[in-house]
Amino acid sequence: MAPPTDPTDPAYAAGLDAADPLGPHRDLFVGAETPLVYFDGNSLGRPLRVTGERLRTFVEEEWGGRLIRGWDEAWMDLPLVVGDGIGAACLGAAAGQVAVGDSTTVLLYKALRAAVALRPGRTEVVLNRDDFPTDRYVAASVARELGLTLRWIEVDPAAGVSVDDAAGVVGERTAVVLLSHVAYRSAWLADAPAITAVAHDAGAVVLWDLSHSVGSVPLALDDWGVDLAVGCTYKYLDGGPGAPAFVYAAARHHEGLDQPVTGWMGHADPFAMGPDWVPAPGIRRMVSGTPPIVGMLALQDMLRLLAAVGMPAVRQKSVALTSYAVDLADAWLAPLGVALASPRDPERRGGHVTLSHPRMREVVAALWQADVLPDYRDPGGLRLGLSPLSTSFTEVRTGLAAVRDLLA
Ligand SMILES: Cc1ncc(COP(=O)(O)O)c(C=O)c1O
Ligand SMILES: Nc1c(O)cccc1C(=O)C[C@H](N)C(=O)O
Repeated sequence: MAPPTDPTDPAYAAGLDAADPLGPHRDLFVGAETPLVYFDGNSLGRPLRVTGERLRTFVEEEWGGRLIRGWDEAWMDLPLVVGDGIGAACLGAAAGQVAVGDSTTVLLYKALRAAVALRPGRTEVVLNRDDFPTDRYVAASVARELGLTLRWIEVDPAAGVSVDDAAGVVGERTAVVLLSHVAYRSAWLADAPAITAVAHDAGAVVLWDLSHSVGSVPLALDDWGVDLAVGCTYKYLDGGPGAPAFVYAAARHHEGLDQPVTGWMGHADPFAMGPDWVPAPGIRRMVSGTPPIVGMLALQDMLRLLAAVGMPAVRQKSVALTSYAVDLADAWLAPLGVALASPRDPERRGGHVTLSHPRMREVVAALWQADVLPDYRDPGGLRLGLSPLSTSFTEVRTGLAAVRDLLA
């Protein structure tokens, strides 16, 4: 029998699942066996089953058994060890350039201050009016503190910052270009290497927010010449609610890296308890206080899985999932007045898809009642976050059929 060609046919989704080399990984995640449809992996990823055992062993053996000795034996180095793991598995970053700790918001503040300090005398920070609120709010307070001007790039909310948009505002006064690699609303995938080059040509540095790309889109920060970057670990890295963020700073900047939260854990010799702050060598100076060890446990399981699968395969699955969601939206939802608020070109699209309709707020509320969990983002956007290793094509079809039924 010929394989089904209609994307709305359940057999079509089943065929995609059967042919998917990453399909079996879904069973590694807690909850994969339930009928719940999860479209929020770009906000809070599912836990891996092995993480339960890791947490139990940690309490009984490491925390309970080693007690304070744990700091010397392993925990002091964990922000950099896990940072190297993120760098190798996901960022294209050589060792010694990534540290884990704090929230994304706090690391963004520290990284932005450090970035501005790399360009003394320059007075502007360039950013996107439509970027995630925390980025805009932090930039506004850094601007207030340092007397800088924010230079906004205005974009179509269904798209994002193009290379030309960036080139149009970056200039000789620009200290830092702060942008999201994948836009939280539209999923627009910025051309990071080209925009980084635009910033560098103008003598500025770049600070990328990788929250929606890390673990979903392959990154090559070293090759792209990126200066600084931050990102979340509770989305596609499945680190769990409130898992700490990471910061990347290129080794060439370490010597003069001047971040403002100069805590004892970023000191060259924390237990000397000396009178003044002396920065630790390398990326360690970005650490401020006691590292959140428990918060880094789940993340390590996902990093191991991502390293084994490889980011190119993850991206391939991600593109297949988002493309399938777009096909179903075209077939079922466009006739009901739903518009695609994400790029149609998969080359310019990250790991989620946003579909807009004036009634989406109530539709999303009803979906949650039915155990279909996307999220809602103004204006009128239903956001499908399709975590590549834990989402199936059948799940995408089931969820979008529910959207169709609610709108019809
Ligand atoms: C682009 C982006 N930056 C930052 C954050 C979050 O920062 P925090 O972890 O500090 O809440 C998010 C999501 O919450 C985000 O989507
Ligand atoms: N960090 C979140 C939280 O603490 C509660 C609810 C949602 C979130 C999110 O991650 C939101 C997400 N960054 C977004 O892109 O909308």
